[in-house]
Amino acid sequence: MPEPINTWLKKSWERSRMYNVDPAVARDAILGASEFKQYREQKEAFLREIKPTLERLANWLKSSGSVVVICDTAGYILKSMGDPVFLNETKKIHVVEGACWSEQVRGTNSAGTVIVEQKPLAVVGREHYLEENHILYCAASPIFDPHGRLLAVLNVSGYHEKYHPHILGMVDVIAREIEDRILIHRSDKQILISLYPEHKQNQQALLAVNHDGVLTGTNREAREMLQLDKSTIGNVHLSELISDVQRLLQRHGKICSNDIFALQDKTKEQSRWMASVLIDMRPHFNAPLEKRNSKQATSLRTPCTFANLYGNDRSFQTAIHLAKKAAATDYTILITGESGTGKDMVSQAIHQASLRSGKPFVAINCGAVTKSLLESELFGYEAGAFTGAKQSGHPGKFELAHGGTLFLDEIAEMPPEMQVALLRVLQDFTITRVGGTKPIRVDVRIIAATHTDLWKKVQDGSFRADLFYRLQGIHITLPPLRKRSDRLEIARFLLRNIQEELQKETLSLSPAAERLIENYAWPGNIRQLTGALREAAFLADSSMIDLVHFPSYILSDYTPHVNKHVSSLKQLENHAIMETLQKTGGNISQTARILGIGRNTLYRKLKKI
Ligand SMILES: Nc1ncnc2c1ncn2[C@@H]1O[C@H](COP(=O)(O)OP(=O)(O)OP(=O)(O)O)[C@@H](O)[C@H]1O
Repeated sequence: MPEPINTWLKKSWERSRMYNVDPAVARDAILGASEFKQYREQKEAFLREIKPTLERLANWLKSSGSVVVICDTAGYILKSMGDPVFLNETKKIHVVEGACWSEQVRGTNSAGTVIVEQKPLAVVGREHYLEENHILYCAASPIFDPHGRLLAVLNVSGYHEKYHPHILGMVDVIAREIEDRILIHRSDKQILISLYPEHKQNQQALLAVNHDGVLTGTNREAREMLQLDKSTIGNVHLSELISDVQRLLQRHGKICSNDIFALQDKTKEQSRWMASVLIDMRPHFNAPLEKRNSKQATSLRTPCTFANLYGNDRSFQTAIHLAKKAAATDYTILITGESGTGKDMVSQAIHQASLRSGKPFVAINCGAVTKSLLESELFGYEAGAFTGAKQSGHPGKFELAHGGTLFLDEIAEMPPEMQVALLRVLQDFTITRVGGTKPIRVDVRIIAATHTDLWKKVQDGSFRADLFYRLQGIHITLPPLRKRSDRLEIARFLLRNIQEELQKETLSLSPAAERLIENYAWPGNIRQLTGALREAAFLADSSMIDLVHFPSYILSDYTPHVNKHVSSLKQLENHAIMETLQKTGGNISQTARILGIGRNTLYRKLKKI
């Protein structure tokens, strides 16, 4: 066997020996069909996010003797697509979904070794530790989430004689594109900033920042360029990295701004960045802030009232009727509803309509902070309570909300110890700061919200029953968008706001776009609809928004209703068009090519669907 030359390769071979992998006999590690089905279900959301890119890539590889493979961080193949002949021939060496390709199981191979090395690399022919893998080349790149944590490995494989170093470059570029896409999709309510060094425009950092100005996600370039590590994300204000960010964070009034700002790097005196706002998804009622400070956050919020909430659907109106009645009381309120159904907005509207409206509205996401941080965030801390605590101590959200309302979002995520502490506060409305002894009385109305079935959590023992009963003084349930009868009206209402944001003429929806809005499942509810309409409005050249302007991940998930019994020729044609559009991940040129029609004809036909 040849001695590996690269350092990482050498180390990987050493590890393979250490794991007692036998080069001549492969270990058998494949999940059974039902086990794999269950296993993959947990990764479904991620696979949906990357589906359009994977399908597009697989289409290119289809007749090239190569395949694209996605492995998770344990090395299991979650998805393999591409040349069917290659896939069939390599079944015997476990290039199949559910097989484990970790180094512990199969020795040196690109997916397993990327999991350890966390960098793009290719393993070609005899560089593989297992002899049966010598027929292969594998080029793989890590896919990191916006926090810089490994999410999965993207791998392209084929027969080793077909390998060319370009393939690794291509895999790396696609993995980074997937990461950017994930960053954009997961940055709801954030402002997305693009940043590049003054004299080097071929590198583009992307930063997601929340309305407080705190960094919530980055792409790989940003982490490399700004030398950020995982712990900084979620804990650093943009102004700690770059000077004069206020200009950048001020509201631009439209989703994309062409303004480019020259900003100074705070850590390196000589470096200057060129920055621009790529997308501003901050809710329209939140003002950007210079510093992360809940006091300011409270005072600068432009309040959301019941007038901002659109709803003509019976069950939504029932919920709002209850919310208005609840506003007049001081009862604790529990709001449930899927993500994006308006829980945050309703809680603000309740506060505004209550006698507490002149006082602070303070929100905290119980699932977004660690257990130890949640305690000091809620109850505050005294000077010197822990390493890194401020000299002067710090008031918690309860104190900051004194006289007003405290919104506990994602309450189901609250750790058990904190549930006990919260229950205690709800009994006597007295808190003690971390590291302190003095009890402080607080006058706060609590509104809690969750997207999960809290009662189920009580039944499975992960949420305290006594706290559950305390919280649901009044229980408001918001319906999911797919069950609302006013979907089209909401879309038109949202479009009017988007029109203003984009400074466009009156925007309208084509009949096909209207049918999409009516029939698509909208798992992300009003938030997802808003995002999709923004993207569509942005892409539409005229004032008419059509099906093709919607994001491809929605089109590839959408099946327009076809009557299976009385299919007219037209219905069959529509079905074929939508099915092909799904298969190509919403790619118009490819769809037209497959159907054998021109792009313009396809556009024309899509308008009539
Ligand atoms: N009734 C409504 N009328 C107009 N816009 C709405 C309505 N409900 C929600 N929205 C829009 O949907 C977005 C999501 O709403 P909100 O943040 O209140 O949802 P949520 O249920 O709190 O979501 P999550 O559980 O993910 O935090 C808002 O930014 C707002 O633009």
